[in-house]
Amino acid sequence: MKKEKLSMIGHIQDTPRVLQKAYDQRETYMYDFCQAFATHSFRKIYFLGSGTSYHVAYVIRNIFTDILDIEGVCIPPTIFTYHENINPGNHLSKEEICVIGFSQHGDSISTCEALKKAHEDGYYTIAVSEQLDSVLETFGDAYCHLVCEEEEIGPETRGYTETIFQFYLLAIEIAKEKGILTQEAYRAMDQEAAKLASQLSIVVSESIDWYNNNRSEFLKMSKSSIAGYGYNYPTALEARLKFFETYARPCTAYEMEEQMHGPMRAYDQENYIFLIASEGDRELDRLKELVDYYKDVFTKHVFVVTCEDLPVSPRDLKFSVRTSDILSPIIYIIPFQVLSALICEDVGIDTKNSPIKKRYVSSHYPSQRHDNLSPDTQNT
Ligand SMILES: N[C@@H]1[C@@H](O)[C@H](O)[C@@H](COP(=O)(O)O)O[C@@H]1O
Repeated sequence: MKKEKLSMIGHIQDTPRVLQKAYDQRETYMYDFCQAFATHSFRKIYFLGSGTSYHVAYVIRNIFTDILDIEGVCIPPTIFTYHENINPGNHLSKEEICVIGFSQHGDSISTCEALKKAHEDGYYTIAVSEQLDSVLETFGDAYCHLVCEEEEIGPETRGYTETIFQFYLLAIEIAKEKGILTQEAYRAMDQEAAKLASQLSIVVSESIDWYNNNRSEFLKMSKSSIAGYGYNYPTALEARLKFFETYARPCTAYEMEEQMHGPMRAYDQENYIFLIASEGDRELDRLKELVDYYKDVFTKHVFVVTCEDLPVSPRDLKFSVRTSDILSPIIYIIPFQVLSALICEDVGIDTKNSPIKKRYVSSHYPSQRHDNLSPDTQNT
């Protein structure tokens, strides 16, 4: 008998376990990646991935740029392959440029083609995947294994969160080795990660409570938008992807200020607006102003998600725990993953199975797992 797949909410509830595992078992994945940085003086790093892995790459680009003081670039892999001027003016040597490809399954065509090109052009490449012996791995000068464990269903959640956590640990380790972080600063950042891993289950259960408290209102939602800023702009992008990938109702994502530039004609009382109120001086003040404005002019359905000290309404989610701004994407994605999972359960959308029947054109190389092996599937 076929084993029952873990549900989407099951993966989200299982995330704290794999974070703890990433923290406890770092020696299983750290060595090769840290060696690559110990033996090279990278000055520019490309972070590439598609779908959820694009947003993973975006968050990790921000973490590496801040902690390691390097130039970081995150663009879609296919732009990298066909359009990017990787080294304008040849100011850097090839050894100073590193290209990292993230793909949980290791077989997204876009990411594999980009890493292949980087490899053939002589840049240093690192492949990152959960699946071992993947196509992606063949194009990496180095390899880093993700310890998120294989996700059993299409919409990726546990792997998104774990990858960000794992690469934060890698960034602080490299920064310590290179003398960018003092021992003391390293210990503080490491402790922040340990605290987050131990408290993430609180974030999951508070997100579930938030969903249940607003359930009847959420069930009337036909269109929505999600906005964030700073470290949580990619969180808004990933939240949109997850929500659209599952619930399938129109959803947009914006950098918070960008949301004031264009979509207003499309907004009315039917719109649900989600705002991620993460750490930020002027941005947080601006958010408070926008919440009042949106409620006054467009819709009562405004939901704020925050760890910050700001006045909240019954529609909002205020976490009882918090973390550093740099680690906060790990917290702020959870309510949107939970919303996607539970609203689908409530309206009868099966997130365990893909609605796509014809797979003769696919974003992944053919495999049993992606069910895109045979051209016959075009007739099913
Ligand atoms: N629908 C899925 C996405 O959820 C996933 O993020 C993407 C990348 O997958 P991978 O991380 O394996 O490269 O593939 C598909 O498009």
